[in-house]
Amino acid sequence: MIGLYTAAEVRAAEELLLAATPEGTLMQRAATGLATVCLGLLGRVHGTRVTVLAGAGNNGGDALFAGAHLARRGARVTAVLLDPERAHAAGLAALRTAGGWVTGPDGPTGLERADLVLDGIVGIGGRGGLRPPAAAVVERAATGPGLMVAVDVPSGVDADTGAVPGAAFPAQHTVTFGALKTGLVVGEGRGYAGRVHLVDIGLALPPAGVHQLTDADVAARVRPPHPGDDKYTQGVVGVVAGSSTYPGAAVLCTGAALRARPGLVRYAGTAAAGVRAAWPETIVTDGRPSDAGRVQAWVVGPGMGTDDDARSVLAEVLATDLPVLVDADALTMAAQQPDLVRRREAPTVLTPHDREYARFGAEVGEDRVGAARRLAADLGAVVLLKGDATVVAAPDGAAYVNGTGTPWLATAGTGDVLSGLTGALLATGLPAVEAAAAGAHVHGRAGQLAAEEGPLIASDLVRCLPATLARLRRAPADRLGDSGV
Ligand SMILES: NC(=O)C1=CN([C@@H]2O[C@H](COP(=O)(O)OP(=O)(O)OC[C@H]3O[C@@H](n4cnc5c(N)ncnc54)[C@H](OP(=O)(O)O)[C@@H]3O)[C@@H](O)[C@H]2O)[C@@H](O)CC1
Ligand SMILES: Nc1ncnc2c1ncn2[C@@H]1O[C@H](COP(=O)(O)OP(=O)(O)O)[C@@H](O)[C@H]1O
Ligand SMILES: [K+]
Repeated sequence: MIGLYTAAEVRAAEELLLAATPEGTLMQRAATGLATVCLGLLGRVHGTRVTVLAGAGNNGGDALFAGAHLARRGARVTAVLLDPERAHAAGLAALRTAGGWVTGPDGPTGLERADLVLDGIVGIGGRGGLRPPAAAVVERAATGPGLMVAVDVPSGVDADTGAVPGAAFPAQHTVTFGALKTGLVVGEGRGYAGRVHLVDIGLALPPAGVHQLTDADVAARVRPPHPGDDKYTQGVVGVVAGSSTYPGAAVLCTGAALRARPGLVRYAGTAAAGVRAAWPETIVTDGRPSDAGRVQAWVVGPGMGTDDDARSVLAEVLATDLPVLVDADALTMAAQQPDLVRRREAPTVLTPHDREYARFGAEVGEDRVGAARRLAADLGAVVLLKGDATVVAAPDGAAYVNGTGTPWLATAGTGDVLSGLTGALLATGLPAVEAAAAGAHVHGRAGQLAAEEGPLIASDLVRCLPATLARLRRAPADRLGDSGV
């Protein structure tokens, strides 16, 4: 698992190390790592043009020292100081000694001809939206030809939450120091960070409160059957979804459960005929969940409607002592009766997108991990908050940010696939928060695989699930998520 950290956690770890190392050591490690990544990105260095945007803090210091490294290798480096009086003195001296030029935002910045732009305006010390002079220079950099490389955090992105309250540096690469900051992989920040490179500066970090799963983590949780398994021991999933008028959600959800875990899937609901026709492997009833037979976990909600019958079916499922995944229409109904969820003792997983989340009484806002944690704590349930980087949070605050996926997943029915898939993982006995995080990861990978063949539809995801799981099991242990990390 990859740990994701806040600025305060990084600073605390830095303080310990700063006290134990000669002055400037950490910044030298950071700047050397940064320059090494830049050298790799540039390929040929001699004669290339580099513009360093330097703010007045240590982030600017990192960028100036890295600029000095590049200048010593023959790059033509111009440092643009946003606050010349307060620029990092040692970094500036190093840059000058290495032959770099120095100017202000209104001087000859070289941005219009740069091969590479280093953003050292502000790092984990940033507060609020970028101030106007910084925003203006970022805008000019973005319209120029240079490769955009952010130092530690793209300026204007909140390192903790990924919030972008104003202008921000749209990086193609972010070179971050000591630990991955959560804001680089979640919310709007994810879109500004580009590919993330982690430079080890020797920090001893505490256990992280937020994680990202790797392929290997997920493969370890989604095990193939053992020789002693039978169809019941792999986990039996119950699906309550769809309706006679709208069987599609039921077919997708049931198909995903089947393809994720070929043990046994039971279906209960008024789309029984459609499900039977699409998936003859399913044991189907058009009666109530209690007529379906024993299951180890329920998925309830996609396309089931919100009428009185649906309400009573939801209440019946939530009254069981089994893990339940609540999605779509069932979320709408649960938001009106949250105590149905609160009073459960068995695990519950809620899978809202932003509009469904808002039905529980508050908007998601810019801090997606915080939002998922708040609802999870309020309801005593695992919350899987869907988005381009899906967030999963448990009532105790444990959280995951998903690193896989593709915008091609923004198409009708993919959520139904996610709920069937995740319900199947829940039925295998995985802790609910891990089932949810693993479900989001597999769903994203299936989307990526399906998208290789062009625009995907939700049925393609179902079709791709077996190959996705097979690929995950083959993945090398250190293959990371696709947030570029
Ligand atoms: N500690 C270490 O050993 C190591 C730290 N390292 C590096 O230090 C970085 C943290 O450095 P830091 O603490 O100096 O803060 P930093 O990110 O430079 O920001 C402060 C400056 O930004 C300004 N500013 C703030 N908000 C702004 C806004 N919205 N818009 C515009 N400007 C804004 C603020 O202005 P002020 O409020 O002072 O007027 C001040 O000038 C960290 O990210 C990493 O790169 C590495 O070298 C590893 C070792
Ligand atoms: N821009 C995006 N990038 C990546 N994944 C996305 C994006 N938009 C949506 N998704 C994913 O697609 C799925 C959509 O689910 P949902 O909104 O419930 O759709 P539906 O109700 O049509 O099934 C979620 O898993 C979500 O994380
Ligand atoms: K920066």
